[in-house]
Amino acid sequence: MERLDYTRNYMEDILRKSQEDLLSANTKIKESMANVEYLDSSDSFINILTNSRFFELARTQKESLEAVRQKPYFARIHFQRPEEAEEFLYIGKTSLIHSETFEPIIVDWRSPVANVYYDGRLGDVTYCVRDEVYSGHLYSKRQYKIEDGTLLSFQDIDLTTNDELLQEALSGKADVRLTEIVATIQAEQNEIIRAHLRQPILVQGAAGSGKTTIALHRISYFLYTMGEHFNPQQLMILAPNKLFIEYIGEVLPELGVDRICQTTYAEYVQNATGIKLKLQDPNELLEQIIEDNAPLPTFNIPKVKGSMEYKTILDRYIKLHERNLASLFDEDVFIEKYRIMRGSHLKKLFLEEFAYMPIEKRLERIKKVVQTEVKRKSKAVLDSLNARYDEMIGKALNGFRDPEKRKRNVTRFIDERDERIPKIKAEIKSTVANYMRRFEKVKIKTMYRNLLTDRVLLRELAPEWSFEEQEKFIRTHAREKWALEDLAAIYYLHAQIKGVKDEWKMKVVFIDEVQDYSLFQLAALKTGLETDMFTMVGDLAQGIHSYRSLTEWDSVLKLFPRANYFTLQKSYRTTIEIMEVANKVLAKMDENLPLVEPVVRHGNPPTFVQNDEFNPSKIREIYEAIRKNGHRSIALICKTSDEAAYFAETLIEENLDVELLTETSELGQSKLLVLPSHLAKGLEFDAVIVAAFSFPYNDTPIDRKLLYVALTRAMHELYLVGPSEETFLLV
Ligand SMILES: Nc1ncnc2c1ncn2[C@@H]1O[C@H](COP(=O)(O)OP(=O)(O)OP(=O)(O)O)[C@@H](O)[C@H]1O
Repeated sequence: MERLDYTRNYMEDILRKSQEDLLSANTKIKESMANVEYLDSSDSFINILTNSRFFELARTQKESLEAVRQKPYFARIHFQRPEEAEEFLYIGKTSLIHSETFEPIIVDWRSPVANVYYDGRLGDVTYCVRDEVYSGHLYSKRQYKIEDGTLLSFQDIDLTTNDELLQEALSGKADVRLTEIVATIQAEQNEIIRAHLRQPILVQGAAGSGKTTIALHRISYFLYTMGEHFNPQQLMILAPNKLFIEYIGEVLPELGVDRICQTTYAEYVQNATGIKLKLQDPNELLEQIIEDNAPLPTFNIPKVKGSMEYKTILDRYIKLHERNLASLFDEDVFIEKYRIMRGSHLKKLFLEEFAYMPIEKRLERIKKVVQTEVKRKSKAVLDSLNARYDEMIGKALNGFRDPEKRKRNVTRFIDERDERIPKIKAEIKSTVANYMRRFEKVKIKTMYRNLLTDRVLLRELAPEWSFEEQEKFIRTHAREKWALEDLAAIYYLHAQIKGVKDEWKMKVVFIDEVQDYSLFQLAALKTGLETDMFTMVGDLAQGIHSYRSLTEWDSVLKLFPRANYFTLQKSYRTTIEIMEVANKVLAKMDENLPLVEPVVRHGNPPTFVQNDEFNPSKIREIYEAIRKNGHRSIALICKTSDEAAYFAETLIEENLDVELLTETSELGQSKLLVLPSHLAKGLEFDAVIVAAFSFPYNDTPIDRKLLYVALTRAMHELYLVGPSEETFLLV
């Protein structure tokens, strides 16, 4: 308690001081502003800059301290570095150093030494600072429970004690959004958060193992460690949909991170290419597949368009375009009859020296080369012509006795010169433009549309496809239907032909639910961004879009040869009882994934409620019972959007406070949320009711996954409502 008081008092002092600093910086800025108007002095301008920087710094420090003033730290380590005195380090969400003694009052959880707290062991330990290994001895780890500035309890932990703080965190109620977990990060999660930052990582993690949470903590850790080299705007999180972005929205600021680009693949591609497309809802296709319940065709277009074979076809297309452009270099660059550059030289630049650049960037560079050469050589041309005319005029002046003849000749040369030189000068001005005009810029959308609609072109580019396959491919795009799987192709063509603009050239990418991506989507992104710094987390067991997306990780690891691969088997979300049911479904899947181990936490066994048809008053009864147990975030998850819409409508008639969730909904807590399983992916709720009537879950790959997703959304309570247990693949 003493330590807490000491820390809090010091923080209050600092906060008071920074408030004063802020006020004074603000006053100074105002004064300088006033001076600028009167004096226009650069001194005032510099004053503004200095003060506003100071203002920014003071404000950031103030904000981060204010955010933690009620809970400055959550743990303490008793630590000793070799040849140094033992010390107690208090770990919190921000760091605070005594301004006079330089004593670390709070150590940031992301700092190198804090790693020993998460790493699991007591005794001799090591930690890394910028790739250098340091050692020390860890005597003890202590966790604190502090609320509203008061110390409630503390506990020393080692490997054998049960992590009470974790237990408590897990038994808490689901806020409708994700929260930070800095106090209870587990060793296997810590390893991923702090895994080599300059290398890609791929995580196969069970449902509820903390993949999303870890990805977000890794961003925070990344910016803390590499912030000097990276602007947060160069980081991008790719999420499956808008609802998910809203769901994770508040964690990043809590973790001290903001201004980072959070988007979906579709939105990113459209922004980065400037091509707006009316996209078919990708879930429509999923729903159709679920409803049809028929096996997928072998030449399945979404899968084809997500494959690396499709990339090969596009590569041929780009090569064809490149060849067509290259043939235009057959002409040389002339000014009048003077050859300035050989086309063959430019062609070599285009096809070889500049081959590492996107095609239109190469042309821009070549234009510059031609410009420089025209500038240089045109002067020589004019100088030599002028000299020749001077010589000819001189000769004419001296060469003829007859004054008439002399006059005629001199005039002829002068006239010729006066006509020819300005013409050449005019030509010089337009030489570059005239030469470059032949290289027309392409419209990527048009170019790609040609591939989708032009049979002759397709036969040339995809000779390995049978006639029927080619026809099917062309038929799919009838009536300008753009699909999600066209985006990778468009982005890839854009990247290879025009190049991605700097503002969209993210340096670091975090992808959640990566199993829903196709290999080509990832490959296109990697090519366009020219980086492999990807953090990818996903779960094959939840791959409900596998008709068009990844079904294994080997190909991803081949695409990212430098990647470190991790697996997470423990689930922190669900109780043992709920996980048992979900594991039954997992065991039926073809992927051969190991069963999920729940962290030891018990709850009520899931309840099966037999109803022959959807009975809204039964749902009300269950809903009210759940609320009585103190749970607030409650979802009714269905297999399809149609059924969700029907249930929601029926429940509204029953006067139940219901919200039918769509991609653009805002997450509220006070209503019963009704949503289809594919939209629930990534989210979690205190309690879940899975209901299925018109659309029972069949024993097919896709249905097993949809059901597994639905079951694993529940933290504490699970109800299954339907005609029989078979509806939920439980017998
Ligand atoms: N170390 C931890 N301490 C406390 N809570 C944790 C920890 N790890 C995970 N959790 C909690 O477990 C839940 C699941 O985490 P998260 O949603 O990140 O998992 P996920 O692997 O992305 O799940 P899914 O694949 O099902 O979407 C969250 O409520 C998260 O706060």
